[in-house]
Amino acid sequence: MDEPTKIFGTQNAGSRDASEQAAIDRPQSVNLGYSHITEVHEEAGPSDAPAFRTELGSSGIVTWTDKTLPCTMELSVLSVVTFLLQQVTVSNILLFSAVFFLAADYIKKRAPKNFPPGPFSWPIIGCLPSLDFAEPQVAINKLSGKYGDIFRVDMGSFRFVVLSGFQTIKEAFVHQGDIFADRPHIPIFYNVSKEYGLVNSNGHSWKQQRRFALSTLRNFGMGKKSLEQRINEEISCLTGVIEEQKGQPFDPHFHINSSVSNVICAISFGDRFDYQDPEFQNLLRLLDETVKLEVGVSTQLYNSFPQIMKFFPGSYRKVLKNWKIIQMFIKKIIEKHREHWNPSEPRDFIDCYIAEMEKFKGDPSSNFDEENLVHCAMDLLFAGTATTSTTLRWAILYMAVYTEIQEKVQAEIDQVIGQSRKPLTENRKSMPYTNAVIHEVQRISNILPAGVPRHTNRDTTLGGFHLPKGTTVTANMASVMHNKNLWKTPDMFNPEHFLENGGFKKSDFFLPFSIGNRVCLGEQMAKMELFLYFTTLLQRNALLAALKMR
Ligand code: HEM
Repeated sequence: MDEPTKIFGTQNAGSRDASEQAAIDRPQSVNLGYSHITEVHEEAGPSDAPAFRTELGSSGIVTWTDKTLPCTMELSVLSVVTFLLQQVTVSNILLFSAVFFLAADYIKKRAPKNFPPGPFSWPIIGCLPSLDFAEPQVAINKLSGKYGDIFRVDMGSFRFVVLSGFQTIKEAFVHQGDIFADRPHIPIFYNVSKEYGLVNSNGHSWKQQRRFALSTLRNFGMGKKSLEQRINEEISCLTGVIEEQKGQPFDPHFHINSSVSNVICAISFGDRFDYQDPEFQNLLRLLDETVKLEVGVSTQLYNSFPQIMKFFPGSYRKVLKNWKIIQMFIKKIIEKHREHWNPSEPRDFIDCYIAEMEKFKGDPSSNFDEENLVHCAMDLLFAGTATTSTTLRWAILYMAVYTEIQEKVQAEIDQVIGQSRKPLTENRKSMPYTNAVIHEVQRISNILPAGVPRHTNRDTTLGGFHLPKGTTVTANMASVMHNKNLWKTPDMFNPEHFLENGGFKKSDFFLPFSIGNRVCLGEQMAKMELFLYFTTLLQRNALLAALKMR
């Protein structure tokens, strides 16, 4: 026999007895292309079926290859390993690595059965070529039009499912709220916070931190008169700075940021900062820069390929560096608190947290520790600054553009509050038009269009699709807040969306703070701030002149 056409399988030669072994004649060696296989003979196998007897070099290993059996590991692994060792060249290593990575990527990305559909996913890069980073919202809406209310997107190694439409988002975040309650480990955020704090924590730790933060913020006035007073003091500082501009045009961005940030700083750190304080200004600048860079291409690439990107430069590194500086700033404040801590006179959130740490010292079920304190304070500062101040800047812009709406707000302010006193939260009930305008600003500006991502903590079914445990999910809020079936003029600024018969009309489809058990923790505080800042800014004619709105 010259060259066997195929080797089908092997059996161990050990099953032959001595007489059978002796009877085997030794025909010539066969070249299979594997130089290490020195001898291959066709003869009767251990079960008398036609078989090949194979000797692997001088290793003494003999295998029987039955023509009808599938290959066993013994022959194939040894053959392949020996073959590879003999073929080691740079090009082969590269080829092997490429095949290995493609195969690993394919296996990792294989969608489970009945997983939501999505755009074509290329090996390694996923759907990146079909995503429009310049206009992500437009891209998401297009994909939703094509694939429906539940579809998946692969960004490199990072896969997420996008939920659109009120019913789908409500089903996930409210009816299945416990299953969709966790946060995913998005590389950039995980690198900074792990699972510490309020925004990125999960499970028992998140419940403990959230419950404590809510009750402490309430004790310090959230939703009460005392917070209103604090906000009004801060607004006075802002209006003072604006008046100093003496009607000249100026950029209100950092003044508004400083003022809004001081409200949460006063509650968390017990003190406000002077607008000229260089450390405070640097902190705000870092927060601002971080928000911008976090949605940039470099950070998105880092989120998609963290293991590769960590070897490359890019602005994602600035994000990580900025967070380290912000963390140091907060750690310094906590150290100072410890020096003057008096358990009988808690001054702020940090003092209360230290008291909680002391109370639960040694309790293994407690998550009140130093690391969580730093991240809770950081989350409050970040979430309580960027969101409210961005919304206020949108409000000023809309008032500058829609002067007839601005005039109607001012007429209502004149009628309900007048010019001689400060606005109060309770005035909101009697100011339906102003309230509608603020809601409309939030609806149309939709400052967190994808909310904050969630993560399934169990296998579940949504809209007929299977979402296994560990699926990252984001809500397409524009699909609700800009939906043409839910709003009369979805893409136009129109306060009438929130008005009916001259009164304020609530809408279930107004979701800037999201819904479900992870809904914004500072919603009440944000609503109070928005109303007080907005009405004060529009009440003061001098300010309006300075803001060039009239
Ligand atoms: C206009 C202002 C604000 C908007 C539009 C806003 C919006 C949001 C949204 C959409 C979420 C994600 C909820 C989810 O995962 O479903 C969130 C979470 C959060 N917000 Fe706000 N927010 C605002 C103001 C504030 C303020 C003033 C604070 C500070 C007290 C705050 C603290 C938080 C915290 C701590 C979380 C994380 C909650 C958790 O994961 O359990 N927010 N916010």
